[in-house]
Amino acid sequence: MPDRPHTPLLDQVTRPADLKRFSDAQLTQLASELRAETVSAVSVTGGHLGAGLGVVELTVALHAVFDTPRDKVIWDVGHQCYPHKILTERRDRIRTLRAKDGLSGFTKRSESPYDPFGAAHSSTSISAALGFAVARDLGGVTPEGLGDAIAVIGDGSMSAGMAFEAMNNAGHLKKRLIVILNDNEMSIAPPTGALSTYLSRLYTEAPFHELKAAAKGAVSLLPEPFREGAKRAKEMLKGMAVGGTLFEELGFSYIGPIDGHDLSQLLPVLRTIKARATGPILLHVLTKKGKGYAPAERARDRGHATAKFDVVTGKQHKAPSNAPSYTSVFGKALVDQAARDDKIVAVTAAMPDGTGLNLFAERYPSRCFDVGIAEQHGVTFSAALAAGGMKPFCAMYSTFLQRGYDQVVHDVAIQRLPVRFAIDRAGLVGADGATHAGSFDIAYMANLPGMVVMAAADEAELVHMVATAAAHDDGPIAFRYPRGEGVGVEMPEQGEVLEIGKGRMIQQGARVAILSFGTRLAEVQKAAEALAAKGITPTIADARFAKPLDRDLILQLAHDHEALITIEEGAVGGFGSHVAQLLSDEGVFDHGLKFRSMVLPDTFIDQSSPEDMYTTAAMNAPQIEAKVLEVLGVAKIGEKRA
Ligand SMILES: Cc1ncc(C[n+]2csc(CCOP(=O)(O)OP(=O)(O)O)c2C)c(N)n1
Ligand SMILES: CC(=O)[C@@H](O)[C@H](O)COP(=O)(O)O
Ligand SMILES: [Mg+2]
Repeated sequence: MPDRPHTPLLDQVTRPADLKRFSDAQLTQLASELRAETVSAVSVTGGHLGAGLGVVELTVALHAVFDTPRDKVIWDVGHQCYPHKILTERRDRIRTLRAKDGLSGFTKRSESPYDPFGAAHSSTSISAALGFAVARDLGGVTPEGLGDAIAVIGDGSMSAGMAFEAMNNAGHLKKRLIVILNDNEMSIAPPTGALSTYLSRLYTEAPFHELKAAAKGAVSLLPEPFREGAKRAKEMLKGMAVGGTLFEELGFSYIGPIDGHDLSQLLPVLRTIKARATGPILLHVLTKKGKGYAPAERARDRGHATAKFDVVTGKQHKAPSNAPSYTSVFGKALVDQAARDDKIVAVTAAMPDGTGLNLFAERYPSRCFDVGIAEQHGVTFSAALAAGGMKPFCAMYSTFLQRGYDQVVHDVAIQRLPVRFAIDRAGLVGADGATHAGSFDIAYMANLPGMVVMAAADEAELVHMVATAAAHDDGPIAFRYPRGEGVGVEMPEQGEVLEIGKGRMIQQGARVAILSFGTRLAEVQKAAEALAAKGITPTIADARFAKPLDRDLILQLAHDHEALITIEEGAVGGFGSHVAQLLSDEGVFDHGLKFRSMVLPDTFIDQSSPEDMYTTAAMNAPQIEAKVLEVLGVAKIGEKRA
């Protein structure tokens, strides 16, 4: 008899309810199909691969056991949620991940009721799950109902203070709440810190636990089959650390560690938790980042993030680069400064590669500190390093520095401590979308008394700004630069110390001046070429500093032109607002200056290519050109003036 064609189980799944029909053996089969589908999808979209592969079985088990979307599964960070998206009515769009108008690479409330809480920054899931649990118990109403609240948080994300603030609160409130600690012994880089060591100890010591009285507490939580079969129960329990864990001291029942790739462990344990849990429970699962896809398992970052790739070879399709990335320029420039000054130290919050500090760490391991996902601590730690006579470079993405803002104000700025903030991923970042946009740092740094704020217009300028920051001991200083490659300018042999608060002229023109802060300068120059063809030659200047402003330069530009336009890759309240304040204070508007400030619009811009996002933001060359024509009252060819 010919074999009946095999219909993949995944093809029979549109929503999690479909999983309820499957036997445990079929769920194992489904997991393997889900893994293959995840790899296939990411091979065409690029994105976060390793974390999702590590939670394939957990995703299947959670959706098979719990009743989402009534039960709220909250994925911390959300970068591991692609398998979850495939099972929750989004498989048909999974190959649009991270693209314009496509699925988000993270969980997003507006995208699906199966994403009860949006994320992308880490360590929020336990607070969110606790909020749902309390809302449930107080009679809160949502369209899908309110059932169990389940936070799935990685070992890296667990290191953040916020996770422990939530654990502390949850242990006190004693609500039924499930926290799943997904321990793969990886952050983006290998995790650092004492908590990571503690977690490793929990499971390296666990096999030595005997099935004794200590196991009693957990037995009531164990699945029936285990209680029935003494042998299996013993096997299960001897791998569990019961009693005395940090989590239990915080008021949680601790179960684990269990093998997060073994559905014969995950399913019964989750079923029992669902049937019997009363208060807060922490289930510790051990997984492997990149599991089941050899190129990811082999990669240094376990396939954390990838470009599009060939599934068979694992080879990534990366566009050749024409210029070094800003990140690597920063990393090298800092190493260069550090060679001349042994007081220079560097701090990263779990992003050594992303910030370029990996170069620094290789060269000066004892002067580089990866504090884990702990931006608040990283900033205050830097402040005290400065107070102790060191020269700290606190290198963080603009979006993540938001976490440490009170520390920037309270610990750094008020005390006028010379922390050097290297703010990477400034401006719109592309596929990671609105959660990762570095839109606010100009505003939130430049409004602080005593803070110097610079933006690099190109990669050579960045080298000068690193040198300037290294030399600046008189209070805090920040410099920002975008994700991606520089513009390909000639690089200086070494950085020059810039005069604080002085900009530079790029081109002398007439009628209109464009004052750029940051890397829009290249677009301004393109716009100027197009304007030249129309007989308009704008003056162009690079402000370099949003704080202190170059008053002389700005007042001169205002005096010499009928119109002044500022442009920056930041939200309202930043550079342009400071310039407007100066012009207003100086009475310049009273004399009829036409002023425009080009800033990011007052919306959160969804993922796309950075270029497209800047088109949405109306900040590319054609829009700059249009702004010049508008302010000068010149209609574009083919357009009638209103
Ligand atoms: C506040 C914050 N800082 C930094 C990051 C960048 N980041 C994204 S995922 C990640 C690692 C998370 O590790 P873990 O929670 O263990 O998840 P895994 O990737 O290992 O599954 C980091 C540092 C972030 N998203 N949010
Ligand atoms: C998930 C997360 O927060 C980071 O991994 C983020 O995707 C950063 O990406 P880049 O480092 O490529 O900018
Ligand atoms: Mg991890």
